[in-house]
Amino acid sequence: MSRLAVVVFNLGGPDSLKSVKPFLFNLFNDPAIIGLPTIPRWLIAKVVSARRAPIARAIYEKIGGRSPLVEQTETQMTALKTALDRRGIAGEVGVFMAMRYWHPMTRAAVDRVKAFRPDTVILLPLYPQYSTSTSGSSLNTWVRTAQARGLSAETHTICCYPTETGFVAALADLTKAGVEQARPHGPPRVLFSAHGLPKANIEKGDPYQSQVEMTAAAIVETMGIPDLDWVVCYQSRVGPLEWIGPDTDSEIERAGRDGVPVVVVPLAFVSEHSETLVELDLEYGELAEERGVPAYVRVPTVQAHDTFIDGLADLVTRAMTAEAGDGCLIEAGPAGGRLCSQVGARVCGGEWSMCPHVPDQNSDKQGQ
Ligand SMILES: C=CC1=C(C)c2cc3[nH]c(cc4nc(cc5[nH]c(cc1n2)c(C)c5CCC(=O)O)C(CCC(=O)O)=C4C)c(C)c3C=C
Ligand SMILES: [Fe+2]
Ligand SMILES: [Fe+2]
Repeated sequence: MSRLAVVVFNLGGPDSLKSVKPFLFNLFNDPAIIGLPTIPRWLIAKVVSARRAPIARAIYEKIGGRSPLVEQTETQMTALKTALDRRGIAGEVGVFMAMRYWHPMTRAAVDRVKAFRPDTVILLPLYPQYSTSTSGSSLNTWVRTAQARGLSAETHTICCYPTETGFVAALADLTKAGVEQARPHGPPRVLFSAHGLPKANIEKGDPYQSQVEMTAAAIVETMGIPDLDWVVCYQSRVGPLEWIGPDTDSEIERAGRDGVPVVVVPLAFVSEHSETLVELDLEYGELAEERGVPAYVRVPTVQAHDTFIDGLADLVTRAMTAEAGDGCLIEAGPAGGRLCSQVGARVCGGEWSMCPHVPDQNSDKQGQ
């Protein structure tokens, strides 16, 4: 009987206030976050994590002293397992989680998957849009750790799914409800808010920003609301580098000046955590009130929304039948999806190469 292991990846988050500093150290010590040689990176990570820890602890204190990301991911895993079982995949299916910066981390996940004795492994980042700093880092770490610990099953990788039909339908559904809630306060402006990235990463060819824009355009198209006012913006700037924009906070200020209600849609996160529960709900909620925004509606993340989970199950079944030699990197779209190798990403000699820039077909559709 064949055995399929699906591994889902996310960032991870501190499970107590004590683990905030080591979590931040792991994050800043990642070469995908700070691209310096080992020793200077280690030193900078020590300094920056110590400096950031009190700020981050204050953030996590507001949500019970820990990140809810692991529990949220467990709920998604259970739903995905049910969806895959419903599809009648022959053999045993196991769903595993690998977090990048806090437990359960990659090494423990590799050992669990190895003990499961899979014939096939599907790697599924819970980041719809590919960035070297998120999916790239997780997948590289997986490939290296699996090699080091002797996990050698056939592996297929899903790089990203910025316009996957089920994912887009879930967000369109949630956003429509948000727009209806805001409408009595005036014609709403939808702020599609994604986690930001330093500009330098995009200049090196990271496709994240163009994939975020593709997601936003696909949601708007699916909603089909004529003359909808919308914009893509970026939250969570940290450090001294220049980050991509516009910033979510400046968009909230603009909405205040224009006197329009806002509907804030997190489209690069699929679960709730500090970035949504604190930054969006508390910090930006307060800013909106201060700036006289007539209504502030925050749309929930997709979590275990039926169509999202179904979309993930579709990706997994497609990845199972894709050719292993391709690296099987899937970029799924409403048109049926294509192998990501067509947009250039592949696994080269066990090392994950950067996805080159995806042609930005949708930027001219961005509304204001
Ligand atoms: C699409 C998702 C994400 C991208 C891209 C990303 C890039 C990125 N992040 C930092 C620095 C921090 N991120 C922090 C928290 C955090 N980041 C993401 C996702 C993306 N990051 C999530 C889901 C979370 C929340 C984790 C949780 O609460 O469980 C933090 C810690 C919190 C804080 O101090 O504000 C930092 C720091 C950089 C530098 C970066 C790109 C280079
Ligand atoms: Fe982050
Ligand atoms: Fe943040």
